[in-house]
Amino acid sequence: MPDQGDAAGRTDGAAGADGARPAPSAVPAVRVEGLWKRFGEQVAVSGIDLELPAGQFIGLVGPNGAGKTTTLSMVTGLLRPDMGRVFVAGHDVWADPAEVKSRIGVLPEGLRLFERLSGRELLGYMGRLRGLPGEETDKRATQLLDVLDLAGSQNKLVVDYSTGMRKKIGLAAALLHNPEVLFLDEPFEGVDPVSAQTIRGVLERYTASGATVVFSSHVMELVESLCDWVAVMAAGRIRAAGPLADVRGEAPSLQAAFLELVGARGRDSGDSLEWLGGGAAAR
Ligand SMILES: Nc1ncnc2c1ncn2[C@@H]1O[C@H](COP(=O)(O)OP(=O)(O)OP(=O)(O)O)[C@@H](O)[C@H]1O
Repeated sequence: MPDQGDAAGRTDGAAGADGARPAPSAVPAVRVEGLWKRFGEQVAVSGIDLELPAGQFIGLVGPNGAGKTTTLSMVTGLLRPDMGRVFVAGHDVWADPAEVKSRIGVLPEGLRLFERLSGRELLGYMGRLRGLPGEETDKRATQLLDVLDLAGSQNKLVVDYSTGMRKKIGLAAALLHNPEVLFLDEPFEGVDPVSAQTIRGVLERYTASGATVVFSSHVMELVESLCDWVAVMAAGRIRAAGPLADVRGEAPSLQAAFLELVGARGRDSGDSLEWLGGGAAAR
């Protein structure tokens, strides 16, 4: 299949003079066709098709082992699919990886960082890797460190950062080149509420400029409060995908709709944990 066109048409920079959100691009941020991944006997991703619209805050949700990380890894060029194709902003990820990688930012699960660099040095290094002029990198790094409340720790080695600080410096590194699409695997895991609020503010500002955020999470309340668009995965398949209100349907909350979709409603331990209770008599 030919490339689907050029960049996702994001007006680089902020919203228009009237403050309105830029019109989303007609080219989807992500298009996945017949994507498969198997690890030995385990089918992790079972031939999924998915189209994620540009300019939206998109949540990818699913129970443990649903295939979210595997899918995001294949979409971002970190893991080769067994079958299927992925397009990001109209470009084939596996046929044209350099083009795609210049347009995306990724905060992967189990983020590996250059531990012996300070936060500031890490951003300087990422800026050079991304081909940004030194002055521009410095300017952006200063602003990101400031907004993410890392300015006071910018000269500390990354190895000495806490979990939440690592997420934040990883996010800064993923945003430095102002990507069109940002992929975040569990960005709020291990992050305190104050830092979560900070990250949230940065991401909201970023999507308001027409960019796309795709993030995976288990925290339904968070997805419900942040996302315009949701895809629900279970057992390697997409169970539902669409605008948040459509996926929620008649259910009172996204959590309720999710439990219904993944078939987990009312699951309890039955008689199997009869010994559990903390009472001395049961010991
Ligand atoms: N490298 C691997 N080798 C073997 N099996 C794998 C590997 N990576 C993932 N799997 C399996 O593939 C399935 C999907 O895993 P994946 O990590 O994509 O799920 P997930 O939805 O991200 O789960 P979680 O929410 O728990 O992080 C699981 O059954 C997992 O055990």
